[in-house]
Amino acid sequence: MAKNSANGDHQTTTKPPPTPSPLRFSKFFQPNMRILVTGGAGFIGSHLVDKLMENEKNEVIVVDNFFTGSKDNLKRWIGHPRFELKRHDVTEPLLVEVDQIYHLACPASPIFYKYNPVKTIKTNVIGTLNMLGLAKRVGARILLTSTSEVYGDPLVHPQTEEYWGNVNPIGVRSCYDEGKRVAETLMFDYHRQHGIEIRIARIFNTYGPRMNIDDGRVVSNFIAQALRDEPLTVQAPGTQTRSFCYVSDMVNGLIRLMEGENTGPINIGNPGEFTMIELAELVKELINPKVEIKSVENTPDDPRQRKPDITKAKELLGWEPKVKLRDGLPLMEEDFRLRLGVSKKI
Ligand SMILES: NC(=O)c1ccc[n+]([C@@H]2O[C@H](COP(=O)([O-])OP(=O)(O)OC[C@H]3O[C@@H](n4cnc5c(N)ncnc54)[C@H](O)[C@@H]3O)[C@@H](O)[C@H]2O)c1
Ligand SMILES: O=c1ccn([C@@H]2O[C@H](COP(=O)(O)OP(=O)(O)O[C@H]3OC[C@@H](O)[C@H](O)[C@H]3O)[C@@H](O)[C@H]2O)c(=O)[nH]1
Repeated sequence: MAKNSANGDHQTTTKPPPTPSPLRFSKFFQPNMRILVTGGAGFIGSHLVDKLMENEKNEVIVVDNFFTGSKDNLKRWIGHPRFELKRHDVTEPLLVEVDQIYHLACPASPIFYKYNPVKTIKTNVIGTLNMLGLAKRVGARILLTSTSEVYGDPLVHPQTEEYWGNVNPIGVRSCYDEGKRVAETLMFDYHRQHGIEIRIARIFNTYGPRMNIDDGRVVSNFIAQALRDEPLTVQAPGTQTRSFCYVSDMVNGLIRLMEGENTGPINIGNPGEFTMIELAELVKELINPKVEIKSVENTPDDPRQRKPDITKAKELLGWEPKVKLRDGLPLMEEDFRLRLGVSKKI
């Protein structure tokens, strides 16, 4: 029985998990682990697929509607005997036989999740309901990639998993912030009511190669601007903080959570906290010392501070991030240079 994080024992379940298909108990035919990754054509998802495919006992199925993801992120696996890519929108039911579900399908960039807020909340609510229904039918363990946005504009800093958050229920970010909170609620309700094996990761800002170049997130924006000799656009006040986790650390954390015995929620992120001005200055120093930095307007409900308390990840998962921002940014710069066709000035 999965142990829950220390949010009180009201989260435990007395129900045994649903039994998986009899095939799993066959003595002779040891099938591979069949893993579904929803949103696997995206930034984090495609790196997760890379890592899962390293294990020859894994078969990976990716479903994605390509709203923000791209087949290009998975081109190395298309045609591989242990890999399958299916165009599917998780707001529609999905019939596949799997043993684990990594449920990542949801646009992550604020520009994209605010583009069609109704679709975003449908993806988070109906999409998660569909994936939980699938997990119940086939007896799969399911991991939800939730977010630090469930803490909203936090009044507790750094954020621990016990903090209930400070979220606007009717703002322009609510489709995502509240959508993810409902997704977490559904995960725990299925766990308590049906015994589903759940895992919840609260992901903090993650960066690295394969981020969409113009997806509007701060790290991708600053690097693309520095490479294009455009001013770095620091959104006011510029003193707001974020903590940035490199994608390989994130993927290792997600797999440890899935393979471990703890339901979560568990913060997965890098506690290294920076203001947006400090981030701009670091990008300027590392990538283009001549680039300007300018202040621009921000959007409503932008959280003023964010930093994960990762005590649980360390103690329960034996995980902590390894890649510092100063070391991760050049790896992302290299990827952006290749994709933008901008060579390094010698
Ligand atoms: N990157 C971050 O900093 C961050 C932080 C917190 C949480 N997360 C979460 O991690 C997950 C992955 O984020 P990412 O940064 O890789 O974003 P991303 O936008 O690159 O990936 C999301 C993927 O989901 C797909 N998708 C979106 N809606 C879908 C739908 N209805 N049906 C099927 N596929 C759909 C997209 O096409 C894309 O491939 C998301 O759930 C996001 O909320 C990311
Ligand atoms: O060009 C920019 C873009 C953004 N910013 C600022 O940088 C900060 C981070 O903004 P981003 O859009 O990168 O990301 P956010 O922190 O808002 O959301 C991010 O973390 C939470 C996740 O769930 C989201 O999926 C992820 O995108 C904000 O304060 C924003 O105002 C800039 O200063 N300049």
